Amino acid sequence: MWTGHVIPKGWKVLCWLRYVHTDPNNFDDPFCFNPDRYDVNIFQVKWSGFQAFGAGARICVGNMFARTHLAIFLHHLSTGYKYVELVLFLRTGFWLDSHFLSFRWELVNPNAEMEYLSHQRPADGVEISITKI
Ligand code: HEM
Repeated sequence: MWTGHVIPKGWKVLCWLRYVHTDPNNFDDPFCFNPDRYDVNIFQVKWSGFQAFGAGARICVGNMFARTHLAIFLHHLSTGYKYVELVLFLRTGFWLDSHFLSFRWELVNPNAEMEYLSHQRPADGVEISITKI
């Protein structure tokens, strides 16, 4: 028995994580694309309301690794982009010449439709355009 529902012996119970992330009990405007909603420093989101990496003893072991990589990626995407130009001089060998360039990016479709299966995301795949500053 769980919250009034009888669960027959032997049945398997699966948690529908997408619903956890669109539950109005967890978020004020759950169908709005707002990644900041998961920032505990801003919205004090309940841990149970964020299950992208699962929870408990079997929580994703790579979750901090993945978050760190995403944070680094987003930092470089939003503040600049470094590329390494490989210059080949046939007679004298290879030179590695690195430059820092700044780019600006913006959403191609800021009002894109949202998809909700299997996860909440803009339907256009978050298409962005990048222009050199
Ligand atoms: C955005 C990236 C990622 C997402 C959304 C994600 C999500 C998940 C989820 C939902 C689970 C199941 C947790 C549960 O059963 O409660 C899981 C398990 C797992 N993840 Fe990830 N993951 C990500 C990246 C990674 C990375 C980068 C690694 C390794 C470097 C990794 C390694 C694992 C492993 C080994 C498990 C199984 C843990 C266990 O069963 O004890 N994941 N992940």
